[in-house]
Amino acid sequence: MTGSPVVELVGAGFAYEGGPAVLSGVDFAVPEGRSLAVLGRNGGGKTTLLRLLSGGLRCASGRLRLAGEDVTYDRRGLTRLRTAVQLVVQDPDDQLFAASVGQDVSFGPMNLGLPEEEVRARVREALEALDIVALEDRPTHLLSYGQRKRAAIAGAVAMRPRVLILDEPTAGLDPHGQERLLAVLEGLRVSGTTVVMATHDVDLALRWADDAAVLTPDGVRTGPVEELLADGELLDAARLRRPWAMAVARLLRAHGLPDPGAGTPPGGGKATPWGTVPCTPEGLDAWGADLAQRG
Ligand SMILES: Nc1ncnc2c1ncn2[C@@H]1O[C@H](COP(=O)(O)OP(=O)(O)OP(=O)(O)O)[C@@H](O)[C@H]1O
Repeated sequence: MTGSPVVELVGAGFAYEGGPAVLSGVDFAVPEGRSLAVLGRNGGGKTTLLRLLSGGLRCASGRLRLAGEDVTYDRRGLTRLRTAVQLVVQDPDDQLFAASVGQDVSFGPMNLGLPEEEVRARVREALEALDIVALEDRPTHLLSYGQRKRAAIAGAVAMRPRVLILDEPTAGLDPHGQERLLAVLEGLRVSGTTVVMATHDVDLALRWADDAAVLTPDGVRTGPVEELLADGELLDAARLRRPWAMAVARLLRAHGLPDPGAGTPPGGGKATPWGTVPCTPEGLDAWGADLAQRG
């Protein structure tokens, strides 16, 4: 992986009270400016890892580092961490608590003691980024699930974090909602935010991420997403299936069938051991059409 680490765990271990170790001896770095997908089985420790990175949980052993400095868990250290790293939890109802969307999104910046004008500017910017300006005065409990998800993300974006961490942000969204969210995340990345996402969706990870972190009972392996998702043993250990574009490409090659159209598929592709595979719905459609035409 390239880019210097913004936030990293060094030899980190953690167990919930009275329980077995969930993570032990984990070295895990989030490189600046990259998009990183965290993948693993149910109960594999993804949420725990994200909470350790954002300071919601404290390492039982090892260290958390921000921009090369150890994080101290006193008020000053945690404020420094939360200004740089924001976690959006899986269920928006665990995150939203204010009466209206605007109030909720303004909570973080207000808590930083920023001037009112600055708070207003940040709220506006976050609502625009998530395309929910029209919902500013709406009571949060009257929003749809997808709208609540976006309101929760806006609250984190308003903190202008260097690293935005999202725990299964696409879960429960319809395909259109997923596409909109991916577009939002791409916009944030282009504007310089490092984005980390826990997901079970290997196809989404292949398409969206630069890098992947795969959790197995043996530890966490990180690397370029197309490299890790091509490693069958690793996927089995993490109880993940193969991304289907890669599985089809591998089958075609195994049967001596021609690779689908050469070059980069529409909407972008990823170079894998089985050629450049499409990642977007348009790319997959074009790939299928090409194969059908060639019989
Ligand atoms: N608050 C808690 N108290 C005790 N044990 C917990 C708690 N939260 C999680 N665990 C346990 O820690 C382990 C890791 O859970 P975690 O939620 O981090 O996994 P996950 O990979 O995010 O799972 P999923 O994909 O199902 O969301 C599991 O065995 C789980 O039962």
